[in-house]
Amino acid sequence: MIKIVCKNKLYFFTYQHDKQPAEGPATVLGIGTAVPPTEFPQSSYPDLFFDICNCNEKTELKAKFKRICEKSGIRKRHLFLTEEILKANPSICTYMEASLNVRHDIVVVQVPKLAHEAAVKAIKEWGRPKSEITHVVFATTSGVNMPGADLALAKLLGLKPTVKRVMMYQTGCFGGASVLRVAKDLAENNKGARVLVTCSEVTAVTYRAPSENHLDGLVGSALFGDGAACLIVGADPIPQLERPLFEIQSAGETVLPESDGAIDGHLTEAGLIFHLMKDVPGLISKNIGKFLNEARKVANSPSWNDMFWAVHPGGPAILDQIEEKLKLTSDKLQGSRDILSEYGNMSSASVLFVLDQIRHRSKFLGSSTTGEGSDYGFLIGFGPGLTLEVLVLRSVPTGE
Ligand SMILES: CC(=O)CC(=O)SCCNC(=O)CCNC(=O)[C@H](O)C(C)(C)COP(=O)(O)OP(=O)(O)OC[C@H]1O[C@@H](n2cnc3c(N)ncnc32)[C@H](O)[C@@H]1OP(=O)(O)O
Repeated sequence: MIKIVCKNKLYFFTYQHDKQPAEGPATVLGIGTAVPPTEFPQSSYPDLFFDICNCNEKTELKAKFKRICEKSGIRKRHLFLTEEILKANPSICTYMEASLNVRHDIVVVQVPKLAHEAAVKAIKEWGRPKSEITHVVFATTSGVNMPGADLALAKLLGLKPTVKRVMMYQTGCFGGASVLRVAKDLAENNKGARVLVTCSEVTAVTYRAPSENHLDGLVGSALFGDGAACLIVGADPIPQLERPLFEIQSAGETVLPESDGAIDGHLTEAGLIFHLMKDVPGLISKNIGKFLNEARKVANSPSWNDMFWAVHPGGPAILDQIEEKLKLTSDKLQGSRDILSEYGNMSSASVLFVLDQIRHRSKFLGSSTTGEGSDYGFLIGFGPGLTLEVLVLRSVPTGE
């Protein structure tokens, strides 16, 4: 019983103390992903985008956008904003027009809805009743609301009202790693906890008509896509009933030096305005090695190429420069390139899609572990700050 004195009144309530810590590390027990049904091939996207935004007279800008799309490493993306929806909401397609209400009406519904689709798949793979979910950790940069997307998801799934929720808004792309860091702490400090980890992004809040005044916005328009990923995380898996896919060995975060303003976003009446400096790939590749060097010590410092790599596919130049800087063999970032190619940059959800892809690739390749044959690997998110968030993961044997 806890006794609180507040404004000279006495309030009593019972408080259930958290249980003992778990014995082992947090593990990933299921993964599910979802994207909106409408596909947008990258090759025809420039025509569609400039058409719908009534910008066809901007021929130079369109040619530049085509060049960016061609170099994006993306084959297709999935977007909720179809031609029909955009035509019905022209303020979204008009550069800097007040449109936050319209955008929010979309994302407040669609973000938890997409998350729900992914969560159902993750729970199915986990194989346990959803009543065993004790916590929800949810990240999105697609809108804000009260109560949040975490509660909307809990209600769609029919989770217990006592489920403990953490909602992380506006983390940007590094949210995909942050949710796992928080889930690890929850799972390891609360014996028996089963955490539903979710990232869901719908680009209706960042969609921006082309403008010569916002060239980094043009890069975003070529790269960003919609998607949701959910994981079930828990420690001490129940033998025969739960099958771990990865162990989460450690989690850390840092802000890169001299990176102020490299990636930032401002929520305005015209939606969320992103800024991307051209030097983002350079800043990441220049600084990443030092931090990863420290992180890999928990795994007795294997060589870079003896590890598996789930890197947020922010753009092809970032992947190319990390690969070059750390002298990674070309297969190491294949999972990231596959996800970039098939879905674009889905912000926080991307790196979780990459982890899913790595375990599928491992099966496809007949690898001995879920980490493409490696025992240890990194999951790397980055975003506004410029913040770098890194997890060291341990794979499990596949039985191959
Ligand atoms: C949301 C989050 O929190 C986290 C995130 O993921 S944020 C997104 C992070 N991603 C990035 O920053 C993108 C990284 N960049 C890339 O991957 C590549 O540079 C790219 C796909 C954009 C272009 O490919 P490339 O091989 O570098 O081609 P390059 O010829 O240099 O650039 C193509 C055009 O884009 C322009 N461009 C590239 N980056 C730009 C930027 N940040 N701002 C404005 N213009 C840019 C170039 O000036 C060039 O224009 P011209 O063709 O007119 O000369």
